[in-house]
Amino acid sequence: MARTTTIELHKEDMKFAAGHFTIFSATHRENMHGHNFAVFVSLTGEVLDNGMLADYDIFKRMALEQCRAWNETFMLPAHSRHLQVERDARGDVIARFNGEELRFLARDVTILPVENVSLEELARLFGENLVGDGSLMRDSRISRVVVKCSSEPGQNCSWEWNSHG
Ligand SMILES: Nc1nc2c(c(=O)[nH]1)N=C([C@H](O)[C@H](O)COP(=O)(O)OP(=O)(O)OP(=O)(O)O)CN2
Repeated sequence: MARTTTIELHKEDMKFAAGHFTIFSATHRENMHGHNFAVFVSLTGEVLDNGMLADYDIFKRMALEQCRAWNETFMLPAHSRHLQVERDARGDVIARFNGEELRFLARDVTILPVENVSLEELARLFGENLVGDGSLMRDSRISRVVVKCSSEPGQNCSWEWNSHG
């Protein structure tokens, strides 16, 4: 009977400071604001005869790289039904919401393939970017991945992947 274990990664530097606003309807959104988001990743899998799950260092580095990519930026959703996002000739971004026009310099904004910049969607996108097609996880005998994203201590959302789909 294979022995399983769960490794939990939530190092101090698994975080990113980012701006956003949550959109609640075609006419209601938050004002722009930011958070120091924190990320928690757990990996569940088979303990091998060397007493280890796979070397978690690769996954820690991937998570830290994703945090760095999302650090110090303003996040906009590419797939919101209520927000139109386009780039001008210089690559700067114009976002339109309920008659408002919001402008961002290209250097300050990250457009994410999400419906809303919510904890749910950030946890999902972070997890999907980490797991990819699942081949590295399966090769590492990792059967379950959980990613939690928090906007502040005590407020988070989680996403889960299982190797059996
Ligand atoms: N299902 C979701 N609901 C809400 C989300 C979300 O991501 N998913 N996000 C928000 C706000 O963006 C978020 O709550 C703002 O955080 P904060 O500045 O902490 O504002 P709060 O009012 O939540 O802070 P308190 O200090 O707890 O008053 C809203 N809903």
